[in-house]
Amino acid sequence: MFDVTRYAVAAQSLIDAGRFLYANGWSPATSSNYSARIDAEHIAITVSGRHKGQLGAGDIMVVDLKGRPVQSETKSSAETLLHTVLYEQFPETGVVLHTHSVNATVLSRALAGKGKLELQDYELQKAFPGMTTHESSLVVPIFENTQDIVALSEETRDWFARHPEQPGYLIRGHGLYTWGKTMADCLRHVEAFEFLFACELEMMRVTK
Ligand SMILES: CSC[C@@H](O)[C@@H](O)C(=O)COP(=O)(O)O
Ligand SMILES: [Zn+2]
Repeated sequence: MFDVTRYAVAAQSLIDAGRFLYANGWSPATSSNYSARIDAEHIAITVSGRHKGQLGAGDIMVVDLKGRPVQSETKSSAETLLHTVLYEQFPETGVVLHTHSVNATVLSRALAGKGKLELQDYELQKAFPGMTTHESSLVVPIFENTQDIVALSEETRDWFARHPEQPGYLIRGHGLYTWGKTMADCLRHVEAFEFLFACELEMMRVTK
């Protein structure tokens, strides 16, 4: 079982994150899903289909690291397995945020035929762990979108087993997944990615 106080703290952090992410236009129209670790075997995660700018206590539930509901009749996010894979793969991960911004959606489509976005020469790359200079290269994989979340979760598991240092990925025409030790870390990653996506799109516009 899980500790109820730890659950309440995790749930409130997801509710607050939803308000912030929705207000920035990064989680429109019930899109997105968020989770926070409760302990080694449990995470708090958003219930499927809920409006992320208006989350309340009843919109957060608990699943184990296999994605199975714990003490809940509601259905967890349709993309629950994309979260649990990350908690299993990276034991230090405390929070996973998935967003659906315009820039993440457009950029992932604009890079047609490329399975990755390469970021270099941006000072803001240093918002990510292990990035100490703009000269480093940050490779963000772009997975093809699919409704087969089991298959996509396996694909991401394989990729991150081979590339453990990466802080996020894109799904084409869909959105961003990023994670961090704490909610503050993970929100910083969302903001940094959004800034970098906007820069990349603007670079494409002015240099074409
Ligand atoms: C509103 S369409 C977006 C969904 O298909 C999905 O990609 C998403 O992010 C939210 O799904 P959810 O099941 O609410 O977690
Ligand atoms: Zn989504």
